[in-house]
Amino acid sequence: MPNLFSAKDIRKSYRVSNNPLRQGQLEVLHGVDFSLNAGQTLAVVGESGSGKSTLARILVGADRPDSGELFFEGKDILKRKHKFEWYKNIRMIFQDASASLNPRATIRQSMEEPLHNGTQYTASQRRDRIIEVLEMVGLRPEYAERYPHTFSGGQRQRIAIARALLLRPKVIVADEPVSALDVSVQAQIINLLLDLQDQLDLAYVFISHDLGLVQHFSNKVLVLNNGTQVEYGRVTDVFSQPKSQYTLELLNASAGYKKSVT
Ligand SMILES: Nc1ncnc2c1ncn2[C@@H]1O[C@H](COP(=O)(O)OP(=O)(O)OP(=O)(O)O)[C@@H](O)[C@H]1O
Repeated sequence: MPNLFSAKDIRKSYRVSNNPLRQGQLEVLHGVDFSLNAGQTLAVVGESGSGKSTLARILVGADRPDSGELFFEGKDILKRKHKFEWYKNIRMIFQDASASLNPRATIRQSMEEPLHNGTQYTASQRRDRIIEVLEMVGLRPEYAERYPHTFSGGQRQRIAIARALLLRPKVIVADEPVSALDVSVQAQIINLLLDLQDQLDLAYVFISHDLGLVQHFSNKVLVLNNGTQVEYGRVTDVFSQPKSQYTLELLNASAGYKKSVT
């Protein structure tokens, strides 16, 4: 059976200046490779500017790589004919939950859009699905009628997770999903993500600066240094015996992770 989700030699560069006399390319990803199975979590770590968010955007189709391949259930999803499957199955949550919620729309209105685009549901089926996902993340159905600003940061992240779940995706790409939250709320959201993973066999690509959290939350880890993949493997292996000096330095600089990994 093929892996659920995999990347082969993903490369990306950006044009660094709009001035035609000073044009140049900044290569942000120099060949990223990974594979992920259902129910697994791949963490992506690296210093600020190492290319983590660029990779996340590429994985959900918000940006295109210059070259490389992305496979979902064995299909090359960079091909146009698989666009819909990609949209349905690989969804994203952000550090700032408000980024995926329109401040002028009620939660229901924000949730209608992916259901319109991704399903043939009737109005009543859409209503039922919205209630279902709100309940899955521990929120009351009547919250659907409220606006994003009436919720706490933790509740807004729950809503963003609920919205990401609407189309029954198999992969969720989470870009620093708890780093903007208070520590106690972080733990609640992490536990929610773990429970959802158990219930739904979800795979996560989890971008984080927090190596303690990565150790707790992930099966595999991919380390990016200035866009170069310097390490990739099981978290237990990489954290106990890092191959690169860069990973060692990241680990030494991180207070949260436990050295006694076995
Ligand atoms: N649209 C863009 N145009 C030009 N350069 C970009 C663009 N998006 C990102 N970059 C550059 O690509 C590099 C990687 O950025 P990216 O946001 O992916 O890093 P990151 O690891 O997610 O950083 P952080 O942890 O701070 O979020 C940076 O040098 C950034 O300035």
